[in-house]
Amino acid sequence: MAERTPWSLGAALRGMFSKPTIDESTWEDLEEALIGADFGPDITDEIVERLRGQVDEFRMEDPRDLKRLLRETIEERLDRFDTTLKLSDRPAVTLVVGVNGVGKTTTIGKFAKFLRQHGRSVVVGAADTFRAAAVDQVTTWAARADALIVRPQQPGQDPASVAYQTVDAALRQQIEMVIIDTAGRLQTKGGLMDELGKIRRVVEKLVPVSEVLLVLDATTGQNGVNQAEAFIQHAGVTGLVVTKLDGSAKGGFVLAVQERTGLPIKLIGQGEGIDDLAGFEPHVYAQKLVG
Ligand SMILES: Nc1nc2c(ncn2[C@@H]2O[C@H](COP(=O)(O)OP(=O)(O)OP(=O)(O)O)[C@@H](O)[C@H]2O)c(=O)[nH]1
Repeated sequence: MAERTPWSLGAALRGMFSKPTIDESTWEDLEEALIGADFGPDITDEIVERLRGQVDEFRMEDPRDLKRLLRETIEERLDRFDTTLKLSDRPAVTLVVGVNGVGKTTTIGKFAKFLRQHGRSVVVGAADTFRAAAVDQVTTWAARADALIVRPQQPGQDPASVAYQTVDAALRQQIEMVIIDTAGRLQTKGGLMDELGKIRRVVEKLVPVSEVLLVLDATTGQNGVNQAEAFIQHAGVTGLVVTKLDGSAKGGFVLAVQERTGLPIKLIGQGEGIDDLAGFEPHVYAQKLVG
């Protein structure tokens, strides 16, 4: 897995753990590694301060003990959020939202496959009717995932009506999971949020919406969160999907984004392939991050 985890702190921490004992430079190295990994200044300060306190209190000298403490601290902070997907409704409707290019369509394909592999029937609604190419892309991904697709009946059809038809098809055919693609354009924030609000209202005439997943690109790190602020404030987001971790050295982004938004990470994307999606497990993540 090493080649799949460029976000691991392994390389950044190597110097620090090669020294026989903890000294002042250890703290500088740790701070630099955490900032470099996009934990952000506040979390970095808090972690360094806490670990310093523990090292003093327990008179630790071995950097390997510090590594263990670092892993435990990160895991404990990641664990404060409930990262499980809530998909017990039938059908369980998931709206996928986010700005352009973050990996929404790819995530929908991977998520559909993930659910299919767990034996669930899946229908995808191509409600990003703004771009014809978007409908074709999501259709291709649905086919790869062995999921059904509901496409607009004419170009530019109201996204809410596509969403409605998708949920209606799921009810009639007893399909367990509905995943709805939405447009990511941000030119008119008000318009976008109105559109998402309408999709939700229309779907909820039939069944509740189980999850609203906001997709964020790890390579843009915390800057990307600013772009997504409108979704966080207005779209009723229930969880985050962090994509492109495979191309990112910003493993700390995952903790920073959970704490900054107050929203749990529910899935992580680590590649362009259909199987490159995983549920988010704090213990596993902290282990891979710190080593
Ligand atoms: N390396 C890597 N690339 C990814 C991942 N997820 C998506 N991508 C790539 O990111 C690019 C954009 O992905 P899309 O799924 O089209 O993004 P989108 O948000 O649907 O984009 P729009 O439809 O334009 O809004 C594509 O080249 C994907 O292959 C990932 O986890 N890792």
